[in-house]
Amino acid sequence: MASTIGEPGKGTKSTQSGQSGAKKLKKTKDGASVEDKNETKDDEGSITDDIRNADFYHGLIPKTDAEALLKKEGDFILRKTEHNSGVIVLCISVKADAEKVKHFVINTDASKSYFIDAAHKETSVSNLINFYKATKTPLSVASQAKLKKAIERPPWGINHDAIFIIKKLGQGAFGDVYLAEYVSEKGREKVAVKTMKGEASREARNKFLKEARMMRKYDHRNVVKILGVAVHEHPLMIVMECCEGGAMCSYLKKNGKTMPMKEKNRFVAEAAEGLGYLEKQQCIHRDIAARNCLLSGKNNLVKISDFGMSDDKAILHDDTLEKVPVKWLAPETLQDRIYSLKSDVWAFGVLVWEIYSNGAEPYPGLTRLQTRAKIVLTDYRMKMPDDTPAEMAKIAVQCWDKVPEKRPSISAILPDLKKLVDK
Ligand SMILES: Nc1ncnc2c1ncn2[C@@H]1O[C@H](COP(=O)(O)OP(=O)(O)OP(=O)(O)O)[C@@H](O)[C@H]1O
Repeated sequence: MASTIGEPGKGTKSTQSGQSGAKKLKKTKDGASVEDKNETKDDEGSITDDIRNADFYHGLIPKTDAEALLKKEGDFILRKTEHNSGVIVLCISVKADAEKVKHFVINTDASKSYFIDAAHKETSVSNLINFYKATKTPLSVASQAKLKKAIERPPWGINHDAIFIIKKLGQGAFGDVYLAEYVSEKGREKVAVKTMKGEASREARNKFLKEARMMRKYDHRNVVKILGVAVHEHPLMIVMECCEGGAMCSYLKKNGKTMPMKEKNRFVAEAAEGLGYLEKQQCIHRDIAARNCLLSGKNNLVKISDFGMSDDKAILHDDTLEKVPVKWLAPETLQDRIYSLKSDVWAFGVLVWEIYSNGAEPYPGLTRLQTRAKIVLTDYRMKMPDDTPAEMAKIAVQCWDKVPEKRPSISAILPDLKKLVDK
């Protein structure tokens, strides 16, 4: 019997897929490397070069991304996934009919034969796929799924070989972030690479790659652009445009006191341009803050980054007890964990405060718990620094209206912000 994901075939062993022996990430001059020593789940093995280099082999892309690629009946890809047992296995995802995508584990036995249904075994994974494609044999009787067209990796599928690490830039929630060189048909370019540690759970992996999925939808000069993901081996990578100026909050801490007011106004306006664009796309960012605005180019163009928490639902109720950035949260989020475009508007108000406070921590002197209590119970609001332009202070206060619907949209305040910059 063929085994689909979630129902392993009895008495068989699934193919454990792995890296090639060759190290794909070069150690750099200064010794930086993202080589993963904690790879417990993958082994050296069954991914032979014919498969690794095959256009239809998509590595560890999540089910959601796989399903989005399979449009017509018979479209299929080969990918890696985590089996119920926690082992990484190879599987074929195929559009079985107009509605459903089915996922079939490729099993192997002691004599290194590969099979989906024990009735037909082949000596390699590519032979197995060729057999099903050429003979149009269904992968299982129940699904009647047939392999017709192999779907190539999308343009955002990047090979690890094309990434050359230069140095560490920072620390992300899932792993380190590096400056790297990305070599593609277009030439060489400096990029930032967010990595994920190899021992991560399926849930963490999906979360990590969800950020990439969200970022792929956006294209705006004030939003950090994604170039692609590298998911063939560990560490998983999100490759994005590099903002050499680093995080805005660090820049403000260092230069805020001597920065011309005009530049601070520009930071506000550019962040609003990016956020206004996201608002139009119905994207709730959920983590707007100076630490998540990066600076790019010699003019320090502001770009919104870190889509790790973002979502494109109109209103989101999130009950998870994850670390939340309390000092940037709106009252309705603190109280009822409700996120919306309007809770981003609140956070934008806090960002405006950060900009004119030279990157200081919001609600100075208050703990997270005290901040929460003061906002929710006493409607406490921060005072803007004295030298904040009056129009900016007014906008920040509007963003902190207790009632989400009464807060302005970013698009509504954008013209006023731009006028201030042009003054
Ligand atoms: N595109 C980029 N260009 C330059 N530096 C970057 C880029 N992306 C991230 N960094 C650097 O890496 C750091 C960590 O990135 P980021 O905050 O996006 O990671 P994260 O996984 O979302 O972590 P957290 O959720 O804890 O903020 C940033 O503060 C910044 O210094």
